[in-house]
Amino acid sequence: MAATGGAAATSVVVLDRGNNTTCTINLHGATVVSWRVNNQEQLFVSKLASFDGKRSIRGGVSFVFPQYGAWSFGAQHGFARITRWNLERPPERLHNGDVEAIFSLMDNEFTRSMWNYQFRITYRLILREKELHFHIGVYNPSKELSFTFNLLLHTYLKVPDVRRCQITGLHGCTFIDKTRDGAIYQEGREVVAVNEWTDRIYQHTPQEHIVTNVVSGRKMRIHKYNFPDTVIWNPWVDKAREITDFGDDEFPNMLCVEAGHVSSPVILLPGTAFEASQIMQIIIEGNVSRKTKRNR
Ligand SMILES: O=P(O)(O)OC[C@H]1O[C@H](O)[C@H](O)[C@@H](O)[C@@H]1O
Repeated sequence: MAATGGAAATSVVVLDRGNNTTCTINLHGATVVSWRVNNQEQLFVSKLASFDGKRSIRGGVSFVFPQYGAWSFGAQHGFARITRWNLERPPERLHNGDVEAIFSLMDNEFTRSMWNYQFRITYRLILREKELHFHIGVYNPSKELSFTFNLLLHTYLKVPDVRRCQITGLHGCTFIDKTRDGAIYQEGREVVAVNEWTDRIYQHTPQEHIVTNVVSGRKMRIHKYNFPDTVIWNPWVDKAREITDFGDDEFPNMLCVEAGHVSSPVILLPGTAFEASQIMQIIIEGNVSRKTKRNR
């Protein structure tokens, strides 16, 4: 069930649930580079993405830690997405048919060169029939030192046309607009559509968002726990041109909806842990209507 490549830079782990339902994780950044449900890819990865084991992989779900955004001590969005993770527990089939694997990252010379703290992260992924679960634990093993951090699951949804997607759950939320020098506004729209360069940190968002018109015109439910913020990002025409590992024509086919703890830091006291999770679920409306018909 687990496949690991030869070269360090290309090691991948595959969770295989049968029925062409798989999830592929590249140990470089523990980046989820593919989630296929009945052979249908749900995540966007750029055709120009680099898999050289150095820079971050453009697409899928990348793990942003301990910094979101520009960082004076290291690379943008921190080191977790450019560090090789350990496969803590290889893929294992659970009694209900789901498949689980656990990844981990601890401080090492590389991480301490930028951020001199001890830490341990466990990242548990569970592949269900129509769902992908992400469970994160960050532990501070120090006896004296606290640390602060940001955490974000940088999730690129694959979509046929971003202009046709709508995102629920943002109405009334304040947001930091990174396209307008960080000005703060309040969202007045019932559902949010993306029709231009968009880079917003929505704050205190509810636990659930529904995104419409993802692959096959379906809806995707994103359920999050302990992630108070939701970042919505699409580079659109001009910014897409500036990103070297992103095709100029790819922006209509992706939408980033990113659950995170970014507009305020997490403060982790010695000997304590922080937990957060995300569940992505494909909503099959046919099932609902079949049930409704039966009940009539
Ligand atoms: O190019 P990257 O470092 O992967 O960042 C891609 C994007 O990530 C997030 O969505 C940020 O809000 C954006 O400001 C940033 O441009």
